[in-house]
Amino acid sequence: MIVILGAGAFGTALAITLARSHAVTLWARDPQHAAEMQGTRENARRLPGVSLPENIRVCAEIETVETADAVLLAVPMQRLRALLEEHGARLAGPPLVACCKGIELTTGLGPTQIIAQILPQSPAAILTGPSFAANIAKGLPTALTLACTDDEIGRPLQSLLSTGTLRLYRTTDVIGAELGGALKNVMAIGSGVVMGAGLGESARAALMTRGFAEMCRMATALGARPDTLSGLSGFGDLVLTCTSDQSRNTRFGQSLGRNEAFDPTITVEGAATARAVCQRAAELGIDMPVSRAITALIDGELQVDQAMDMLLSRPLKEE
Ligand SMILES: NC(=O)C1=CN([C@@H]2O[C@H](COP(=O)(O)OP(=O)(O)OC[C@H]3O[C@@H](n4cnc5c(N)ncnc54)[C@H](OP(=O)(O)O)[C@@H]3O)[C@@H](O)[C@H]2O)C=CC1
Ligand SMILES: O=C(CO)COP(=O)(O)O
Repeated sequence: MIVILGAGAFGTALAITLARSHAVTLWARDPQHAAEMQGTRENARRLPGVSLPENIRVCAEIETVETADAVLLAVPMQRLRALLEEHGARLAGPPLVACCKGIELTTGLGPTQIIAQILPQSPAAILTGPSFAANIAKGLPTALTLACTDDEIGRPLQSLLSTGTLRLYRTTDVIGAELGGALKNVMAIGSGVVMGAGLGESARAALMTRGFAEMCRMATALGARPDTLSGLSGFGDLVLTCTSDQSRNTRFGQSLGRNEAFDPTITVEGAATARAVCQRAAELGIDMPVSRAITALIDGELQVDQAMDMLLSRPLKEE
């Protein structure tokens, strides 16, 4: 049995694909939302148009999860700590698999580090990589990375969470997998700004490439393996998120580039993570000019033309 905490787009999509071979419990924090989904067999609020198979049980109470094979944590990054602090006592036992992408703004920590702080006895892993919830829910082919420092735990989790259409690759490089997923969202906002402001596809390719260099610089400084950044959780997710209008980070960036408002209820992980990245980079003494420019745009400290001037007037150097 698999328990999924968080009935957003991603939690629901994972529930749908995993329900092909497992009993799944999907937990929503709002009892009315849970009752709606249980009754209509659809998550009309977060993932409309896809039916929930009968073997997904939707609930608003976290009962004991001792018998679960794994608990998936599918809430936005900045909400993970609150979720674990509120419900941690009921989660002890099975492996906890973070399904969120980002860096916590208040601490600079990634999802598995937060799990380790709050529930140090629970094995922790992260599921990340290029995937849109709607694609997974429709059963379209998708490949993700399952990262767990303890391969004895990672191996069975890889089998447990792979389905006929969802293929998981495994790594022990949790830092690399987490940082790839976190940092690519910052670059996706930048890519959206470039396209929204009409700067062209060549500029987007430049931003993605120089952004990828920054991703690698920060991640390797923090102990990641370079090949992890070149894989699904880094390069793969960067490409998907920066080039698709399905991405909420990209759409947020497009609005920024056009000077338009963006619906604040939509999850945009890259916004808080951009600030966290700049703080962390400053502490570590790492040069991250693309991330700095994107953060200044998000915070309204720079306009697009000023950000471009800042990036283009930097001293010329070797690639
Ligand atoms: N959507 C996608 O395509 C993908 C998303 N991800 C990652 O998955 C994570 C979740 O995103 P996604 O599902 O899309 O987000 P959504 O905005 O669709 O949903 C977020 C969910 O989290 C719930 N939630 C928010 N705060 C809390 C809290 N404190 N306690 C419990 N539940 C809470 C929300 O509940 P409520 O509805 O009541 O507000 C909602 O169900 C993100 O880190 C994202 O980067 C990864 C890959 C693909
Ligand atoms: O993480 C994702 C794709 O891999 C989803 O991207 P958005 O959060 O930008 O929609």
